[in-house]
Amino acid sequence: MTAFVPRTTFPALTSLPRSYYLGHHAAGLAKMKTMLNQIDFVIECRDARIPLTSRNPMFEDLLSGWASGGRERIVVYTKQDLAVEEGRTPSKTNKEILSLLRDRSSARQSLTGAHAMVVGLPNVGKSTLLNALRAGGVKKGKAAHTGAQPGVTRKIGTGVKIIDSENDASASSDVYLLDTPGVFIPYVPDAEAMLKLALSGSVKDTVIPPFTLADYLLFHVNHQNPEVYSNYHQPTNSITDLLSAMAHKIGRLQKGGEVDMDGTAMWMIQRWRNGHLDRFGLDLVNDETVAKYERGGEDERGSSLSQARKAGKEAARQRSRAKKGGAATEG
Ligand SMILES: Nc1nc2c(ncn2[C@@H]2O[C@H](COP(=O)(O)OP(=O)(O)OP(=O)(O)O)[C@@H](O)[C@H]2O)c(=O)[nH]1
Repeated sequence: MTAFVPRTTFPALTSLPRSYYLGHHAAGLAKMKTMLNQIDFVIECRDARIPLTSRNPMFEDLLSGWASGGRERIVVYTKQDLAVEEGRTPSKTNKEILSLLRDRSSARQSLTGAHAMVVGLPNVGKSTLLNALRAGGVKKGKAAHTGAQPGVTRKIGTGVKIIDSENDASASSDVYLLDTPGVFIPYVPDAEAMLKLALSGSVKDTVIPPFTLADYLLFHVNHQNPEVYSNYHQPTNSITDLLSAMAHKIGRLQKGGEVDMDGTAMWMIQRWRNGHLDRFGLDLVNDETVAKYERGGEDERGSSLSQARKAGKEAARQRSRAKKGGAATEG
């Protein structure tokens, strides 16, 4: 038997959508901008499975020049448990975040307490982090809704207390944390980056065909360990063959016995998202890729900014059309 050889490249998908920038993303970002002067700490969440791709150039723009005079930007990599252990981007633990906030805010001595804001892509885990910091800091239950699809938090709420100086001997200032809606990258120049973002859950699952996403997942799984799907099929580069085998095994068949390809593809994707189909990241992180990413950052920021402006104008046009009697649609 010849040894299995995984595909070395994934086919270029020129017709793939490159954006998922919605009205509430633009509105959320605009509101964050107006609030920044009252904010002392920004906790920027990135996804540990895509530490490079989940960096949003819009936050670079939002925060440029902001972090001075004691203000601090803290980058946190979420979903660590779903990323492969070796090569994982180191991140602060919740305990370390709380301790940093406690120390820095106590040093500031503000009478009204310190104010932090959590930002990041849709579905990256902002509300989950807020709940965890609140549980760790003031031992209180959930304050923010979380969910498996992007867009659960649509508006900036009011701050929740995560450090209470009255009940915390090592804190001399209260700290409040503000949840914000996830903001997508207005324009993703690289089609493969769009696949990574969609696979990680930042894009609604209706935007990119699940079959394409499952194929991209298979491409990665085959580089990690094709044995993880040995219950269904021998190592293969054919997503059609693998999904057919899975569908027969789990009973995802339509009337007449035809395979429900999209349903099975979604099932496979969810298994990976829940950590049941191996745990690994999608970004190759080394000195070279980091340097390349930094070099590309400026271009990406430029195209995202112009795309965001276009989206802003279009949203304004839709609002004015709606006012004149037409119906506005989002998306
Ligand atoms: N395995 C794992 N799942 C997580 C982690 N953090 C968040 N999640 C899950 O990811 C999904 C999204 O989490 P949320 O906290 O709602 O994400 P969000 O960034 O607030 O999402 P938006 O409201 O879209 O902006 C939920 O299903 C969470 O349970 C984590 O560290 N590990």
